[in-house]
Amino acid sequence: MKFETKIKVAAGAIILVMFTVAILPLLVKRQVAVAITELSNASNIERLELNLLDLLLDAETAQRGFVLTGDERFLAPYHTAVNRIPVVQHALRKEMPGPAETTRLEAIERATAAKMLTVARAIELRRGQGLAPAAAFIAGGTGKAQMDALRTLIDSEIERYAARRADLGERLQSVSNSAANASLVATLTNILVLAGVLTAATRVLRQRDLAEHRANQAAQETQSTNERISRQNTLLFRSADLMHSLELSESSDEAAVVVASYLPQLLPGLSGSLYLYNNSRDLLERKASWGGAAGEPELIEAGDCWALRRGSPHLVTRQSGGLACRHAGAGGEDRLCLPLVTQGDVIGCLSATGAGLSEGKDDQRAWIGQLAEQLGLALSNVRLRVSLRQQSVIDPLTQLYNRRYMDEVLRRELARSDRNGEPLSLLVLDLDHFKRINDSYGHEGGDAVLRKVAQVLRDNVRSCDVACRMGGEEMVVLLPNCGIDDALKRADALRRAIAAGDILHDGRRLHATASIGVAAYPLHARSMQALVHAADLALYQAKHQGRDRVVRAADEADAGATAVPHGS
Ligand SMILES: Nc1nc2c(ncn2[C@@H]2O[C@H](COP(=O)(O)OP(=O)(O)OP(=O)(O)O)[C@@H](O)[C@H]2O)c(=O)[nH]1
Repeated sequence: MKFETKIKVAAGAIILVMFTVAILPLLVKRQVAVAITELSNASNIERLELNLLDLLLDAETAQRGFVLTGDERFLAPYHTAVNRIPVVQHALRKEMPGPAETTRLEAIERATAAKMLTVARAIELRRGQGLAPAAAFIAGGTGKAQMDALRTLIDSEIERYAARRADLGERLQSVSNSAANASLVATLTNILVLAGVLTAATRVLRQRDLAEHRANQAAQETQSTNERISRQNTLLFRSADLMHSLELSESSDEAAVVVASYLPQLLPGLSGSLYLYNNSRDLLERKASWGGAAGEPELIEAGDCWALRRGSPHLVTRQSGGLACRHAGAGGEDRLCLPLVTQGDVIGCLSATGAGLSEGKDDQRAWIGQLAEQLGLALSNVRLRVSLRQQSVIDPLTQLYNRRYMDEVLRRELARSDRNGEPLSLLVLDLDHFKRINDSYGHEGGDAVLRKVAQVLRDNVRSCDVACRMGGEEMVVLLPNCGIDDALKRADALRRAIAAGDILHDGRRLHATASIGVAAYPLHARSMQALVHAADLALYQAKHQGRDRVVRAADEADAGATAVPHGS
């Protein structure tokens, strides 16, 4: 049976019992009222019958006194009895509860009438005939016999009514006891039913509380799981975004900037650094740091980090201890170092610190491990791409950029110049009589000269300048944000540095000079091709004028070029 049904049944039982208890006093009251009426009736009858007996006795006494004395005054009680007896009898008739009692009363009435006739006869005899006949009549015993019979009748009636009263008293007592017992049983039943209902209700409420508590717990767990999944999804989206940005990175340095900007969001609450091997692979350079780890060492050796030594993640916590890496500060904070490995090759290390690494944070540590794995792969791809690109744009002999790269950069820089309104200059440089060098010292000698001149160019240009080998012994230097005057000065400085340089080859000292044509944008040309052409023309002029010199391109209005005097 369901709990609700049980409660309804119990409530019905309680209502029934309480209804019984409520109407019980009414039933008892009715029974008591009946009993009391009967009691009062019996008492009245008893009293009236005693009254009747008294009246008869008074009448008899009055008769005797009159007979003995002849004094009428003795007859006063007799007259009273004559008057009162009908009244009492009438009252008795009214009190008779049933036909049996009425029949018995009629017997008493007949006996009373007979007795009163006897008394009246004796009085009459005394009045008419004197004492002797009256005394003889009395002595005849009729009156006495009648009186005895009446007494017996009335006594037996009184006894019967006394018994009836006793009976009614017992009945009253019994009704009262039954009522008390019924009330007690009803109350106890109510108490038991209520106790049962309360126990069941308490149990059900406890079960409901427990079920509610479990439901709340389950809801909380679901909510925290949802939040965790949502956080993980956010992290996964961000990490995918990071990987995409890394795919678009054009250099390791740019990749490092990208990593540094993403890691605070990907590893919230932690700080740390990203170390990558330098080109010579003897040191690791700090390429990025986040979350206040800017004070960490710029350079570390592989031996400074246990993760790099072992080739696997290394965790040190305050709780469980562990070997601290040498590159870690003296703060003694929790630290996790992870080697960045790709295809078995260690390319660097990710070192993170913070409370999020302590015991019980397995998820966090697993996430960092996953991130380090992806970072290793992505950074290795960046390096690979950079290297491939380098190979495609670098001239293998001189390590200068090639013509392809120059075209690309020149287009970009001209656009920037247009945007910024800054001038841009181009130097076209050609070694003088290079054929002779080849002829005199062999092709290797010529190559050594080319390498040396390339080195001079690299050493003497700004980091924003771009030096390229256009082919053969012709080289170009692009000077962004540089006007014609500065360009001419720097061209001449280059020329002098080339001329001053000694080139040792095969134990012999080689010497080379260069001619340089200089043009500026937008002063000498309004397009890329026109600018190169203007610088080429200036170079041609330099060759024509005797070589080892710098010639400025002619302004657009002029057709020729202007030689720059030596030493200018
Ligand atoms: N060693 C070497 N020589 C090269 C290379 N590329 C081109 N050359 C040579 O460079 C020489 C260029 O000679 P030319 O174009 O006649 O000019 P030049 O001798 O420098 O004379 P001017 O330019 O007029 O001063 C040729 O002999 C080419 O074979 C190279 O990669 N290495």
